Amino acid sequence: MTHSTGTLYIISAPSGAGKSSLVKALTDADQEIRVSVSHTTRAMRPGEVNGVNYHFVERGEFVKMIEHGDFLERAEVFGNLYGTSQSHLQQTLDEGHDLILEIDWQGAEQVRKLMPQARSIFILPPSLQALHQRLTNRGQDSDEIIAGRMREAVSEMSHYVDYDYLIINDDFAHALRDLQAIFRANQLHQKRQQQRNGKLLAELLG
Ligand SMILES: Nc1ncnc2c1ncn2[C@@H]1O[C@H](COP(=O)(O)OP(=O)(O)OP(=O)(O)O)[C@@H](O)[C@H]1O
Ligand SMILES: Nc1nc2c(ncn2[C@@H]2O[C@H](COP(=O)(O)O)[C@@H](O)[C@H]2O)c(=O)[nH]1
Repeated sequence: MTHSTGTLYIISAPSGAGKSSLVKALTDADQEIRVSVSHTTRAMRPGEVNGVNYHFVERGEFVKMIEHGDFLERAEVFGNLYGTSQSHLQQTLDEGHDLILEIDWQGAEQVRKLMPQARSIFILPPSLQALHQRLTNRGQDSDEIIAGRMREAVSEMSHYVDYDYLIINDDFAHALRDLQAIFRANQLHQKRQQQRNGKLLAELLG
């Protein structure tokens, strides 16, 4: 029997488009799918938990981690540093789990170069107005921070063309079904490959 490794997924979206909500709903329904917990220097929001939403670190600690080569990718987004630590990443994939990186387009470019087999998904809001409404309704950022994120949204969205899949998150249930379909199709493809490899091996061994 040949061993099947999991698939690495990159998911990006402008802030507030709903990627964390969609990823949470996806992983609540399929607990075999794992989500990488990033490091960040941004301040914790009310309700966030260190080690669950992010590893919250001081800038000095983040810089030391860069110097030690701890990050697979990293970027400065909205004036804060964010990065994906290498530790556990390969082990999670080798254990056969699909793994999601919720990262911005700059990080996505770095990961594509290092791991071209990664699949990438971009999530768009139905409109800029809806995006603004979602950031406001979330009630976790000041008006100034929301204005900054809206200023970056159009430039972030222009990168959707570099991704393998595009999902419009208008109706949440519909967008979740689209996301689940991408994962399901890839899991079936992986299983088929594994069966083919197993059959080939059996033929070679007589
Ligand atoms: N389809 C939808 N319709 C209406 N509201 C939505 C929809 N999807 C998500 N939301 C809401 O929009 C807000 C932003 O969603 P979420 O925090 O998941 O965005 P995000 O893309 O992860 O943002 P960030 O990058 O800032 O973390 C949340 O309050 C969420 O409940
Ligand atoms: N390149 C990376 N980008 C990341 C990472 N973790 C999160 N992000 C992106 O930052 C913004 C803002 O996130 P927020 O939680 O402060 O709202 C968002 O676009 C995320 O995708 C990371 O490890 N690397």
